[in-house]
Parts: sequence; structure tokens; C-alpha cells
Amino acid sequence: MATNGKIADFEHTALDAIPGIASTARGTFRTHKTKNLEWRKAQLRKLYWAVEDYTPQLVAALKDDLGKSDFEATLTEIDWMKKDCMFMLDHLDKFAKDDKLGAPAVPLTYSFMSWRVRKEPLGTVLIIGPYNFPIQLLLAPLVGAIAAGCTAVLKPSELTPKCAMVMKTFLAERLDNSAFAVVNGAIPETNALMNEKWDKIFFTGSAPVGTIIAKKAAETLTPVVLELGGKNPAFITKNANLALAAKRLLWGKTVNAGQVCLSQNYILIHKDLVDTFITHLNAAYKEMFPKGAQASPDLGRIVNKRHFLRLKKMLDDTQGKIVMGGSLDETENFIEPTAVLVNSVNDSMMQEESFGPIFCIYPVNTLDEAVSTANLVHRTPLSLFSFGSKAENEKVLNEMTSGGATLNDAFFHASVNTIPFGGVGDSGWGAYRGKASFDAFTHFRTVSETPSWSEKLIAVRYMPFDYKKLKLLTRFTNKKPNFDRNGKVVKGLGYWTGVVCGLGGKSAKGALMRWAIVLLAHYLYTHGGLRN
Ligand SMILES: NC(=O)C1=CN([C@@H]2O[C@H](COP(=O)(O)OP(=O)(O)OC[C@H]3O[C@@H](n4cnc5c(N)ncnc54)[C@H](O)[C@@H]3O)[C@@H](O)[C@H]2O)C=CC1
Ligand SMILES: CC1=C(/C=C/C(C)=C/C=C/C(C)=C/C=C/C=C(C)/C=C/C=C(C)/C=C/C=C(\C)C(=O)O)C(C)(C)CCC1
Repeated sequence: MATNGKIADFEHTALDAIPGIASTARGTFRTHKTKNLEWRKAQLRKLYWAVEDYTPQLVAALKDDLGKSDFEATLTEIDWMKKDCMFMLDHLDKFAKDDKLGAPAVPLTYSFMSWRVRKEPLGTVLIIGPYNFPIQLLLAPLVGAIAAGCTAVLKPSELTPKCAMVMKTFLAERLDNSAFAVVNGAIPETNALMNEKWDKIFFTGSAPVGTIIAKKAAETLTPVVLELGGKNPAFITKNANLALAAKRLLWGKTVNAGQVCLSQNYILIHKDLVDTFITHLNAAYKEMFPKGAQASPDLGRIVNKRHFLRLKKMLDDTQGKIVMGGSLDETENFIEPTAVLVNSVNDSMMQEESFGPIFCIYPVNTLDEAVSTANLVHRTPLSLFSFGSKAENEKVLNEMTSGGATLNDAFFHASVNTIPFGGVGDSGWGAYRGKASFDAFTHFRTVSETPSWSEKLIAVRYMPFDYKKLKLLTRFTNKKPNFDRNGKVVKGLGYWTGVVCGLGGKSAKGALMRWAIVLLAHYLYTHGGLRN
């Protein structure tokens, strides 16, 4: 059932309607209907079909808002969301089931009680989206919220107005309106939403706005997920395949015209490799854009004049040398994929988040210098990429953190919709996608149950206290340390008993295997199998 209707003009939600919208969502949550798994599944199925049926409008809106090609619209937004719905539908029963608790979390002494973790929806949540993947980055958190049993209000980016209107239309038409709503607008509307009480706020966007959201949320102790940006480094050593590194990193800067918070801001490369790498970059560029980037139907545009001018300023301010691309066309917010060779960490290209098709190359003498430079530029970026030997890649991972990392490629670790994704430190708090999306909107509520018959067993807790019983209790329940005050493991009687009884096996499984082999050998020997 394709819907080929015209996309409505962008319309701000009336500010005075916002408290009512939030109140409806909260009221619906209190009816408990969202706790029913069949209800949640029906909403997810409806969302799937809404995305499928509104595909023509979504493709048109993405083209209009961002110049996104049909190819990227399909792969990174529309099919992405359909896959998200399907994955959640396939696994929701399992995710929502109570987790029974036992050993080792539950000590043997309390094993007669029943222990479990219930998965409860957090309540009514606010989801605020950015402009770069306007469909995916708004609806993927929604999939998690629906699956967890939350009600939700969504605030798409006003910078992608067509996408915002299509989503408002189909969510109103297809989902339960008492549980889910879209508020369209910019800062005033977001502020009005932030004046409401939410059970969680899921924000994707820039770090400065993330800070505003986190501060406001702190006033009411509202938990937040923040998916922010970062200045992401790529490392290239002498052990890299330079041609491959050039092609893959260029890919990372051409998807969505580089408007990907995960893509590399700068490349740290051994100084001896710079010239060859630049040659490979230009060759990869030629291969991807045989008629030049501006003529390519595949490359998107910068979302608006403000962001175009921001990127232009980075290029105007650089002291570096353009070694690939460099052309701009303000009439269509076009920026050519551009690489700049720089020689200072203070260069505008190193210091600012690019969030566009431009990046810089910074030569270094050693991998140690590369890692310390990257830690200086931004200690907790959203992603990093390493192109080196196995040992070099491990060194990079070990000596620098990031939200996620890809070895030998651009942001592939975040190109699969079912694998957890999130930042670290100031590049983000919390994660989602796949099961993590369900978890992000779920309260993990521990429940224990004490049987009446066990009263005598646990009576020791009552006053007046009996210190003899306390001594007995601690003797039974406290484990003796197998280490001394210097932090060294003490190989005492317990250790050697374990080694002898476990036949030298280091784990219970290893010991069991060894005993099984000994017993089998014994059986075969006593039954003649090994003697003949
Ligand atoms: N970690 C992640 O998953 C992602 C992070 N990003 C980051 O987002 C940024 C680009 O996206 P933008 O849409 O420009 O982000 P943004 O932070 O300007 O806007 C995000 C949302 O916040 C709202 N907003 C803007 N200013 C506000 C204010 N003063 N008060 C309250 N709400 C406000 C906007 O209406 C929009 O819905 C980049 O920094 C990028 O790194 C973008 C996509 C994904
Ligand atoms: C299927 C068969 C085969 C295998 C085919 C294979 C392995 C195909 C591989 C395709 C690739 C490499 C696809 C790449 C996809 C990239 C995607 C979806 C990128 C997504 C990026 C996103 C969502 C960015 C997000 C940005 C965010 C969050 C941000 O800005 O913050 C064989 C082996 C060929 C056999 C036949 C069948």
C-alpha cells in the first residue's frame, strides 16, 4: 500500500499544545497497556509497514533535505529501520523475559530464596533527533522505547523539515496516538518539551546542545542517553595497505557527504608514507567520482548554509595545503571531498569537529607520537580507526579509548544495526541498537522472594543481636582471601588441594575434563580395552 501523497510543509507544533501531548503520553503509560507484549509487537509491526509504505516520501524527503541518494536512503535509513523492527520482533520475547538469578550472583546460603530481574519499561520518554540521519537516528531509539513498553514523544531535527513532516504524518496515522507523538520545531519547542517531566531523555546531536539537555535533565534527576560527536582519529602505519586505507577512509567521508559523527576528523600517518597515501587518496577519488564529485548523483549536500559556511571557515582558516578536492559551490551547499595536509595540532582542521566531507592529514614520526597527539586533540572521541599490524592496532586500542573502533576500515563497527553503539566520556553516555536499544529504555528491577518456611534459617538478622551467631554466619559465608597484603596470590593449602583434586586443571571445566579422561582410561583398562 504505497502512499504517494505530497509532503506537507513544515509546521511547528503549537507551544501551548506541548504540555497536553506529554500528559497524554504519561497518562497512557499509567494505563499499563504498553506492558502487554502483544501490544508492543503490534506497534513495531505497524512501524515496519509505515516505513515500507512511506518509502517514496522518505526517499523524496531525504533527497530534498540532504541531497541523499536513493542508494544511501535505502541502505542507511529505510532498510535500516525495517531491519531494526524485524530484529526486535524476532527477539522481544527473549529480551522481555525475567532473568532468573542463581550462582554465582546468589550465594549458596541464599539459594533457597527466589531471585529474578524483571524488565520494566522506564515510562514516558523524550527522543530528540539530529539532522544527519533524520529517519534512522529518531526512529531507532523509538524501536527500543516501543519494545521496552515505554510511551514516547519524538522531536525530529528542524534542519530536515521534509523528513520531520513525513515521520509526523506516518506515526500519527499508523501508531497508537495516545502513546506516541511527534513535536516539530526548534529551540522553543525543545525547551517546552524539556520543561515536562520525562522518565528518560534520549538525545542525539552536538556536545554543546547535549550539555544544555543534560543540565536541564539534572534539575529533575532525569536519566539521559547522549549520542554526541567527536574528533575522531585514524592511524596509518608502515604496515598498512595504503591503497585500501585511502579508499576506505574516503568512503567514510563520502557517506552522507561526511555528515557522520563517526567519520575521521584527521589522519595520523607516518611521515614517510604521506606522499604515497595522497596519491592513493586521489586515485580512490577518481575511481569513485570519474566525472568529479559535484556531477556525481551519489554524493549528498551539506544540510544548510550555516553548516556550509562553518565548513568553509575551517578550510579558510587552515594553514595547511589542500592535497585532494577543495572546490565549493555555495549555490547548492556543495563541498568536494577534501583532504588538507597540516603541520600543527592547533590547525583549524585538527581542532574543530568536521562533520562534513573534509579531513586533514598530520604526519608523525612514530606510532607513540600519533597516539599521544590523538589523546591531546580529543581523549574520548566517538570512534577511531587503525590501519597497521595486529600488534600496532592492539597498541592503539590499548593506549587510546573511543566509543567504538574499526580496524583496517572506516566506521564499520557502527554500520550494522543490531550491534551496540555509543560514545564514551564527552562523546556520549549510554548505548543502543539491537538488544542495547531494549535495555536503554528498561528498568532492571531485582525481585527476591523469601519463603515463610525459611524463617528460622535467617532469624539471625533480628535484634537483639547474637554475636556468637554472627561469628558462625561470617565463618560460613565469608570467603578467605587467597592473596596477601601486597596483592600477591598465596599458594596455600587450598590452592594445592585444588591443583591435586583438579588434576592440575586451572578451571572447574578443565578439572572435570581431566577426571573424565582418567575415569575413561580406567574403565577401558579394567574392561580390557587398553590391554588388547
Ligand atoms: N553520536 C551520535 O550518534 C551522533 C552525533 N551527532 C552529532 O550531532 C551534531 C550534528 O547534529 P545537529 O542536528 O546539528 O545537532 P544539534 O545538537 O544542533 O541538534 C540536535 C537536536 O537538538 C535540538 N536543539 C538544537 N539547539 C538546541 C538548544 N539550544 N536547546 C535545545 N534543543 C536544541 C535540535 O532541534 C535538534 O533536534 C554533530 O556534532 C554530530 O557529531 C550526529 C549524529 C549522530
Ligand atoms: C549477502 C551476500 C553476500 C555478502 C555481501 C556483503 C558482505 C555485503 C557487504 C555490504 C556492505 C559493505 C555494506 C555497507 C553498508 C554500510 C552501511 C549500512 C553504513 C551505515 C552507516 C550508518 C548507519 C551511519 C550512521 C551514522 C551515525 C550513527 C552518526 O552519524 O552518528 C555474499 C558473500 C556476496 C554472498 C551472496 C549474498
